[in-house]
Amino acid sequence: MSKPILSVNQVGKSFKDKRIIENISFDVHKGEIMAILGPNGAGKSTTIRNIMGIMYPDEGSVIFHNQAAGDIPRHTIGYLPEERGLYKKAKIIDLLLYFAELKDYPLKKARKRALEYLAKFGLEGKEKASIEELSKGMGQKVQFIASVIHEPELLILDEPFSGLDPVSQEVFKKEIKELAENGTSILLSSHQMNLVEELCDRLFMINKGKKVIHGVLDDVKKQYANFKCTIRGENDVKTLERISHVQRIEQEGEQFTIYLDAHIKPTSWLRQLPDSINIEELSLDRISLHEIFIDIATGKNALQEAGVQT
Ligand SMILES: Nc1ncnc2c1ncn2[C@@H]1O[C@H](COP(=O)(O)OP(=O)(O)OP(=O)(O)O)[C@@H](O)[C@H]1O
Repeated sequence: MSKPILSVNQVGKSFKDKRIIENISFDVHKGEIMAILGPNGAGKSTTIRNIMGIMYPDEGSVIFHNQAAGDIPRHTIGYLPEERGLYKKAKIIDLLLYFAELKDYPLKKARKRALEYLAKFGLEGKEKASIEELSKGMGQKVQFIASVIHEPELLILDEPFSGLDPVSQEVFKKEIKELAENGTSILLSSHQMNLVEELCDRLFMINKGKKVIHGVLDDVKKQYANFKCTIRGENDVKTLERISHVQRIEQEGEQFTIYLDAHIKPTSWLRQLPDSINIEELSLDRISLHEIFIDIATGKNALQEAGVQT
């Protein structure tokens, strides 16, 4: 893999006596989408704020190319913060040009890009409208444009999908994908696991300020548990528990979701199901990132139970 654009090395941060993040390390490479995930209060925004130099780590370092955080050239980074806020009375185009100017980006090019982006995001002809005339989702689109107007090398998006309707989420998803394909490195924090799953190349999952999972999306899914089998029918859970290569079972009435051990082939597993099992319906699915996330966030931590190295 190429040399990383961004390296976060063993970063730690406390507020007063409270440890918020601890020993956080990951890289972001050119043109990749790296997701930073975790439940509310896990420390995602704190990690991002340490990268952005909004606050400084107590331990560890943030290196952009070969430069330390204090010297990071801000005009090569785009940032969509979690707290949205644009000056409500300003005209959209003036705001976007102002952001471009802050980043020393040529204004003529910025105007062209701003109009192209507004059209792409369904805001054609709105350039002279003020922010207060826009809906929340439209305002978010303008803020997204503000974060990319200057063609940043690294784009940091903190919860870009929150508050967006499904159509707008798709528009953002497509744009984020295109940016990465054109070489922009993206660090994405989001709770929308389905979107993260479709978008990210690698992920870093954090819980209570510490790393829980880090790696390539497919590897993470393979490591965690490949498949789950859902069986509907009148069964005694004890009978199901006796089947080999069962990591755990969740029951909801007559529906049993059986999580298979990592590395077990689903065809081999199905073949050894006892005849005594009552099956009205059966489905086999790959475990989703959403389920991995919920397990970790609710402290079930089947990763450790399964003895998986993270
Ligand atoms: N300035 C601050 N002073 C004290 N505590 C803080 C400060 N900023 C964040 N925290 C605490 O740090 C922890 C992590 O917060 P952070 O905003 O990084 O979480 P997050 O993973 O981004 O959560 P969310 O998904 O809810 O946005 C929380 O317990 C929060 O209360």
